[in-house]
Amino acid sequence: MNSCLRFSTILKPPILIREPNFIPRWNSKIFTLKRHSQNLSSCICYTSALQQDGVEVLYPDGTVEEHNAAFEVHEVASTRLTEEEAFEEETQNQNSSEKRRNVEERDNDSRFKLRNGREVFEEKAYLVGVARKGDTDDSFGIEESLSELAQLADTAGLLVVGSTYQKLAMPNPRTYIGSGKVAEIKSAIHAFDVETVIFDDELSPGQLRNLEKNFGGDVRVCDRTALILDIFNQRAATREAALQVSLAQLEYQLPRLTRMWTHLERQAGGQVKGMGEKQIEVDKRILRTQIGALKKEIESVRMHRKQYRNRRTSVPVPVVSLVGYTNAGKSTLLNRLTGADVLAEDKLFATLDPTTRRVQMKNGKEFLLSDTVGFIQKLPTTLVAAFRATLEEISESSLLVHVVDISHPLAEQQIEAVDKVLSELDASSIPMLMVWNKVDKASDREKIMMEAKENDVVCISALTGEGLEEFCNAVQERLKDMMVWVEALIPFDKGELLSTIHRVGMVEKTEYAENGTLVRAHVPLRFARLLTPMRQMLELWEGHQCADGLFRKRLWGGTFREVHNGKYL
Ligand SMILES: Nc1nc2c(ncn2[C@@H]2O[C@H](COP(=O)(O)OP(=O)(O)OP(=O)(O)O)[C@@H](O)[C@H]2O)c(=O)[nH]1
Ligand SMILES: [Mg+2]
Repeated sequence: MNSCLRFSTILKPPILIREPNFIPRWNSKIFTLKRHSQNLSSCICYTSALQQDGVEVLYPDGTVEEHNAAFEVHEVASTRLTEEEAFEEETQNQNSSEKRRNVEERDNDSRFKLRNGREVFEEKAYLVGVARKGDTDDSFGIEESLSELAQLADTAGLLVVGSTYQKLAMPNPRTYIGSGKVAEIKSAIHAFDVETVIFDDELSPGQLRNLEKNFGGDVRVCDRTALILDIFNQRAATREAALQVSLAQLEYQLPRLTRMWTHLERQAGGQVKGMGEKQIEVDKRILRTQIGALKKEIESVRMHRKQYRNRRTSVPVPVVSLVGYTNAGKSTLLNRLTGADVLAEDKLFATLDPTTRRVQMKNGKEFLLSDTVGFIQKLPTTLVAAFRATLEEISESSLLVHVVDISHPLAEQQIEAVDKVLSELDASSIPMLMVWNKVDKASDREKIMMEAKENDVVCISALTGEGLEEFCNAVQERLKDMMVWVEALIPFDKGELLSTIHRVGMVEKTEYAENGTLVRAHVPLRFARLLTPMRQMLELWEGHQCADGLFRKRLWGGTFREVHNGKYL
C-alpha cells in the first residue's frame, strides 16, 4: 500500500501559491495560515512552496501577502489513505494540476503578441518618473512624459500594468527615487506581478544596480534609453540600421557592464572582488573591440551613402527632407505624395531607414522627398551619434519640412524637441518649411488655420489629402528662394539640359538664337555650377567688341547696351 497523506478538509475558495513553474503535487498538505494568532483564512499550500522564503499567498479578493515569519503555519491533519482513496486523490490532483497548467499556459499564450512581424512575450511593466521641482511649464509634464513612455513600452511589446512618479528637487544619487517610493514600487511589483520596471530618465549604472537589488528577484530595471534602443533593435530592418543600433547598444552597455559581475562577488561573499573586476576589464576590452569594428563598418556604409548621394546630385533635383517628432505623419505624407509604400502606423519609430522618392507636381516640376527616423524628447545621445550615417541625409538636403502633429496636446513641446535634435545634427541652418499635419483631427481647427496663416505655416492632412497642393507650392516657393538666377545659352545638341532646367528650375523666358536656346531661369545652386560653360558661352555670344573698342552686350529682345570693364555704361 502506498503511504499517502490524507487531508482533513478541502477548503474553499482556493488560494493560489505563486511560485515560478510550480506544479501542484498529490502529496500536498493543508495548512491554516495564522498571523498574530488570528486566523486569516485557511488555504491550500504546498510543502515545497512553504519551505521557501518569500512565498506569496494570493487571496481570492486579489490581495497578496508574502509568506514570512509573521505567519504561523499549522498543518491541519495528515492521515493515511487507502489505495483506492489515494488513486482517487491522485487523479483529482492530476486533473486540477492539469487545469492549473492549462490556465497558466493560456495566460502565457495570450501574452505572446505579434509586434513588427515578430512574436514577443508581453512582459508586465511598471513605469516610474521623476518630476523635477522647478521644471518649466513649457517642458513635457511628468504625466505626459509617462504617457509617452507607456506608448514606447507598448511599441516595444510590453504590457503596462501601472505607473507612478515622485516630485524631487534632486534625484537620489543611489536609487534615483526616494526610499519610500522604492518600497511603494516594491509592493506594486508584488501586487501586479511586474517583470520590468522602466524609469523615464536615464539611470546611472549604480542606480540601476541598487534598484535591482532593492526590488529583488527577477525584476528587470531599465530606463527610457534602453527601451528606445530595444525598439530600434526590434525595428531595424536593414543592415545599416542594424549596425547603427548595435553600436548604440554597445556604447550604452559599456559603462553598465559591472552589473553582470556582481553575482561573482555575492557568491564569494564579497571576498574576491578582484576576480569580478578582472573579468569586467576583459569584457570591456571585448566590447571596445566590437565597438571599433562596428564603427569601421558604419563608416564604409556612410561612404557608400555619400557616393550614392553624389550620384544623385548629378541629377540636380533638389532634396527635401521630412523631419519631425515620431508619429507626426511623415511617412503618411511621403506615401500620399509619391505612392511609396513606407510603413506608416500609430506606433513610435515606425521608420528607421531613409526612403527617398520623386514628387511630380501638376506643373511638371519635381523634387525628391526623403523620409527618415523621427525624433523624441530625451532622445539618447548614443543613438543620435550612432545614426549619423542615416541622419546625414537630413543635414545634406536643400530644404527641411518640419511635420508637426498639430492635433497633439504637446505639439509645441514636440517642436522644441525636434529643434533641439536638429541643432545637435548641425542642421539648424538649413531652410525650413513648417507644416501642421492632422488638421482633420484638430479640435480648434479655425484657430489653427488663422495662426498658420500668420506664421507662414502650411496646414495639411496627410491622411485625407487636404492642403497637399498648397504644400507642394510652398515647397516650390521655398526652393525658388534658394535658387540662383542664371542666363545661359544652351546649344541645340544639349537638349536634355534644357528639359532639366524646366524640371528643376523656374524658367522665366526662353528664346531661340542661331546657335542654341537662350534661357533665363532660377535654378538650384548645384545645377547653376553645371551650367557655367553655357553661361560663359552666352557672355561670349552676347558681348562683342565694336570698332570703337567698347564691348556691347546684347540684351533680351535684341537691343545692345555698352559695357566697359564688365559694367554697363
Ligand atoms: N487623423 C490623421 N492621422 C494621420 C495623419 N497623418 C498620419 N496620421 C496617422 O498617424 C500615425 C503615424 O503616422 P506615420 O506616417 O507612421 O508617422 P511618422 O511621422 O512616419 O512616424 P515615425 O516613423 O514613427 O517617425 C498613423 O496611424 C497615421 O495613419 C493625418 O493627417 N490625420
Ligand atoms: Mg515614419
